Formats: sequence, C-alpha cells, structure tokens
Amino acid sequence: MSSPPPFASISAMSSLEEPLGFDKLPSMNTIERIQRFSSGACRPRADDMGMGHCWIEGRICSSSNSCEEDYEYTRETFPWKRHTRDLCQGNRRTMSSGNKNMVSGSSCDSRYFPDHQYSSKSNDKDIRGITNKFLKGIPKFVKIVEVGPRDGLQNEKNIVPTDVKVELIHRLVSSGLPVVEATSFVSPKWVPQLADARDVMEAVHGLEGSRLPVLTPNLKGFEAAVAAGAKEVAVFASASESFSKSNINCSIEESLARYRAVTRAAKELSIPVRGYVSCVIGCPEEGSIHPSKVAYVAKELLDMGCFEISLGDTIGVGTPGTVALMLEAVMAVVPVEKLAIHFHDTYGQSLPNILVSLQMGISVVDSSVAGLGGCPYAKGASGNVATEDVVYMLHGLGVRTNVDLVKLLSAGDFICKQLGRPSGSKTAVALSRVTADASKI
Ligand SMILES: CC(C)(COP(=O)([O-])OP(=O)([O-])OC[C@H]1O[C@@H](n2cnc3c(N)ncnc32)[C@H](O)[C@@H]1OP(=O)([O-])[O-])[C@@H](O)C(=O)NCCC(=O)NCCSC(=O)C[C@@](C)(O)CC(=O)[O-]
Repeated sequence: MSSPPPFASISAMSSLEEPLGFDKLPSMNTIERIQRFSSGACRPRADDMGMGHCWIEGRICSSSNSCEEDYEYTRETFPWKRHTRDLCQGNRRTMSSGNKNMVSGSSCDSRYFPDHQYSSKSNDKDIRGITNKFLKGIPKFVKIVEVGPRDGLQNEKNIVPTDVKVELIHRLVSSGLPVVEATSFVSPKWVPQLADARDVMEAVHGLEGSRLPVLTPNLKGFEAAVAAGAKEVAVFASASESFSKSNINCSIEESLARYRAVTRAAKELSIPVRGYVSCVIGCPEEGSIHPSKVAYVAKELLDMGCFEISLGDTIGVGTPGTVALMLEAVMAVVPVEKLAIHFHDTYGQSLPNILVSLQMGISVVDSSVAGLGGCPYAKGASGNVATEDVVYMLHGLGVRTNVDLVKLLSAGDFICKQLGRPSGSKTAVALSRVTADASKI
C-alpha cells in the first residue's frame, strides 16, 4: 500500500500537536471538580487505551447525573485526552476515505484544529484573568504578511521555475493569508532569482483573496511593477549605513530620497506603499544598531506616506530584550498600529521576539512558509520565522489569524518538495511525524 500524502490524516491528529490554549488551562475550581469527579465516581471504559481519562466518558458513569453535568467542561478542558483516543478512530476513518481530507478544511473534522479551541465556552472568566495577568496587550487578531515567495525564494541557490512560484502563491492565498508578498522588481543582476517578476505577476493577475505586494527599490522598479499589474508595493531602507550600501548600493539618505519619489508616484495612482527597515537590531558589518537609528528611518518612511512600517531583524540576532528596547524607541515616533515585525530565526529567537512584540501592541507579523528565506546581501542570515510556527503559536494563544493551518502546511510541503529539502518549520516537521505515526496505526 502506498503511503498517504503528508497531512492527509491530519484530521485524525491527536491534540498533543495542538498548542494548549489558555482557554484550556484548568482553574482551581475545575481541578477540584475533576479530582472529585475522577476519584471513583466513574470507571474507565474498556477501550480507554490506558490513558486514564475516565472522566471524559461521562456517559458511562455508574453514578448519577454529576457525570452528565461535567461532561461538557471536561471534554473541552482536556481535549488532548479525547483526541489521543480519537487519533485511532479518526485515522481509520481517514484511511478509508482516501484523500478526501487533504487540505480541505471543510471536509476535515474541525475538532482537530487549533481554531476549535476558541469556540469553547468553558472557563471564560478564568481565561480572561490569566491573559490579563500574563499576556497583557496581546491583540485578538494578527495580520500575517507572508513573505515566502519573495524573501523566501530570493536567496535560493537554484533558480525556482516561475510556475512553481505561481503555484506556491496560489496555495498560500488559498490558505487564507491576507497578504502574500509575491516577488521583487529589483535588478536581475543583483537578484537573479527573482528576474521573472513580471511573469509571476502576470500569472497571478486576478487572483483574489489576498493582497499581493511586491518590492521596488526605485522608480524603475515601481514603474515595472505597476505595468505588470501590482496593486501594492514595498520599499526597503536600512537602519545600517553599511547594509544599505551592500543591499541597494546607496546611502540611507539616498535611499530615502529614492523612496520619496516612489511614494509620490504611488500616491498619484492610489497604490499603497509599505516600508521596510532592515538591520533593526544588528548589521552583519556594523554589529549592533542603536534603536534611535531605527526610529529615525521608520519615521522618515511614515512621513513619506508608507501605510505600514515593517521592522526587520535581517540577521536574526535580536532577543526579547533588544527587541523591546528597539520597539520602545520606534513606538515613540510611529504609532504602534502602523508597525509590523519581521524576524529571521538565526538564533531561534523569533517566536519569543514575536510574543514580546505582541505584548507591546504589535498586530502585524511577517513570516515565511516553511521558514524559507534569507537576504543574499546579509551574510549569515537564516530563514524567516516559519509561518506555520507563527500560526500555531498564535492559535494556541487564542489569537485569530484566519489562516487554515492544514492548507498552509500543504503549501509548505509543496515548496519543500520542489526545493528538495526538509521544512524549516518545527510545527510542520512535528505534525508530519504525528500524521506518519497515525497512518501506521
Ligand atoms: C537598487 C539597485 C537596482 C541598485 O543597483 P545599481 O547597480 O546601483 O543600479 P543602477 O541604477 O546603477 O542600475 C544598474 C543596472 O540595473 C538596472 N536596474 C536598476 N534598477 C532596476 C530595477 N528596479 N529593476 C530592474 N533593473 C534595474 C539598470 O537599468 C541598470 O541596467 P544596465 O544599464 O546595467 O543594463 C540594486 O542594488 C538592487 O536591485 N538591489 C536589490 C537587492 C535586493 O533585492 N536585496 C534583497 C532585499 S531583502 C531586504 O532588503 C531586507 C528585507 C526587506 O527582507 C527585510 C529584512 O529581512 O530585514
């Protein structure tokens, strides 16, 4: 028998792979009730698999209606117990129904998705208390800006065929990502990997559901982007003088002058412009970058009309401490609702950095499917934080993204197969192991 496609049995996953949401942490009251409830009031079922979750099976209790009463909250409060059991049952269902469940949110059992946690009615008061205490300021919704097709593929050793890029964009859009940065209209001599920018944009023309911005380093790039059908662009400055020179061959001030020309032209066509600041924590040549330099460039981009400023830790050296300092400086001159964060995962600090940024009020996060990425002009930079990992964490925190994790995983799987290497997403790797194990049951 051939092995099932990756994530085909995702609907049968146990909830061990789902982040434990705060809405699932038991209150003292809940714990007391469980202790009371599990101390002999009910007995384990024969098919209990030794998991000791007799309280889940409230219906087989020998005693009165106390089981009935507690069934709902125990089932919702400890879903991983129930899911461990369902893993086998669900997997059998999946195997018998072929590929039906693959990347199809609607045909999958929604109980197995992190999103399910937010429909829970249990413990509302306790959750609020916990989030207020430890996670103050975290937004309810985070906009994810997917940069995989651009930042992800610009650093690939082998040039990725245009039709693969186009297929990747389609898959990312269909996963519900609100923004998918499609490509760059930069010099093909500088970034040959994205020399097919026009063809990519023409192929995704008319694709609905996500905004598809492109990078433009100057007026020439802007004009080419508009001619190819781009409806949104991004300019990219740096907080490091050396990096500005090596990346776009001009000083910071020269780059800002170029970008003023771009934003002026864009304004006339009502085209929104996003601004990037790179090297917001450190530079491969200069070392650490003072937060005031980041704040200066961010404010300049805002003043010239950028609707959003993305702060890029290009070489991924930031930690929550340095990120918080940098954000504090930038937030003194740019309103927090205009800011986005863009982390590379070189030191594995991206998720904590994102968390601290959310706590400071940021609600826009850049990421790259499968953790692809890196800047060809930033030696030592690794891939961006993986979108799958960001979505997993956010959903676990009860933050909405509108992203369908299964479809996103499938997009990541697609591009990794095309590139011939494993995913840089820990979530994708863990879930593919779980589904592979499940398929053996
Ligand atoms: C900015 C330039 C063009 C200056 O490059 P230059 O060599 O100084 O430009 P030039 O004006 O002297 O022109 C040289 C040639 O390039 C052409 N040219 C000029 N402009 C364009 C254009 N837009 N599109 C196509 N061609 C262009 C121009 O026509 C000319 O062609 P030639 O006469 O030699 O045949 C170059 O340095 C460049 O393209 N750099 C882009 C590098 C890049 O894309 N780096 C990765 C971006 S990622 C990043 O910055 C970080 C970020 C955003 O991801 C956030 C983070 O991670 O922190």
